[in-house]
Amino acid sequence: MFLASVRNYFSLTGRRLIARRLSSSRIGTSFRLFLLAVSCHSQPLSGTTLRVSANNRTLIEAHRRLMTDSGSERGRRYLGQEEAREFDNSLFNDYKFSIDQLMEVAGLCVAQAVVRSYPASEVGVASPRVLVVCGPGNNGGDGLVAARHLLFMGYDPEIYYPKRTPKDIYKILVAQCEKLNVRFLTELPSAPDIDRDYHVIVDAIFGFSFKGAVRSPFDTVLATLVQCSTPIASVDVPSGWDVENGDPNGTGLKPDTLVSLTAPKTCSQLFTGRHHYLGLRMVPRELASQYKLDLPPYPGTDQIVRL
Ligand SMILES: NC(=O)C1=CN([C@@H]2O[C@H](COP(=O)(O)OP(=O)(O)OC[C@H]3O[C@@H](n4cnc5c(N)ncnc54)[C@H](OP(=O)(O)O)[C@@H]3O)[C@@H](O)[C@H]2O)[C@H](O)CC1
Ligand SMILES: [K+]
Repeated sequence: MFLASVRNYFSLTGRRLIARRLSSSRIGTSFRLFLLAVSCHSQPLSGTTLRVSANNRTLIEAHRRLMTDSGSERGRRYLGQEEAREFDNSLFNDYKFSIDQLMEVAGLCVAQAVVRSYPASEVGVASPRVLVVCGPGNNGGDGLVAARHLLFMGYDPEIYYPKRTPKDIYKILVAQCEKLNVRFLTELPSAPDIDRDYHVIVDAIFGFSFKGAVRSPFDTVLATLVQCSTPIASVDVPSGWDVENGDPNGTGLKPDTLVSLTAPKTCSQLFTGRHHYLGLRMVPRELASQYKLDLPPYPGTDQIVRL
């Protein structure tokens, strides 16, 4: 009876409206997942997924299947972990972009998104203070570039980069920041100190290559950051989230802003923060159609577009 009325409701109003209503409603995540799953399937999901009383795991599994089956919500296509890697490789190998080029634009997009989400006029200070937390891979590299651009945009970035990968590309980005007097912290401040001293946190810890349980030293880093009330802007993937299944255990970061790069990753469908942008618009048209990406147009010369 209940399910029949839910399905009738969906057929009457359409998915787009439902998705908008779901994202703005105050219902719990699991119920939202359930409604989303039912709304996107014309055929009933099998077994227990149709029971409102089903537990979170079942709902998340239903949602995962849904996304694997259709790969899309609202007509946009999302990249899973393996696809994101292949896509990346294609940009390097087929289109001959270098990592420096892509990372420079990625970091610029992140800086622009931070300034757009947290303008100095709203923060209430001339130079908002930004804590940029960098991981050991390219997501961390995006963070180093973003810190540099934020400085030139009038913000006051500081960097915490606890595990430095000894590759030239990262060494050069660090040297540039040091030369520009961007401070590198030797320790991550406590959550109350972060909340007191910073206006925004940039989460550049893990991107689309994150896998498994979080290892040291990032387990303690994430444990501190989840306690902060300072808004978090995540680069590409919220750290601690599985690239496809999101944050089923609720231990990952809960960003206020997400900057998806090239194309949104599957988990971004579960993002519930206020600002979602797409950046890195240098995706060749042929590659986009090869991956059946239905990417939104970027306004004018902007590097980011709000999703
Ligand atoms: N084309 C693009 O879209 C571009 C995206 N960019 C950015 O690059 C990242 C992906 O970068 P990648 O270097 O492949 O990977 P990550 O930065 O996500 O992470 C790799 C490191 O993370 C460590 N890792 C992985 N899982 C764990 C874990 N469970 N616990 C602790 N550490 C983990 C991993 O460590 P290993 O010990 O396994 O080596 C790696 O060191 C993408 O998301 C974008 O942000 C490019 O900037 C531009 C092109
Ligand atoms: K991240």
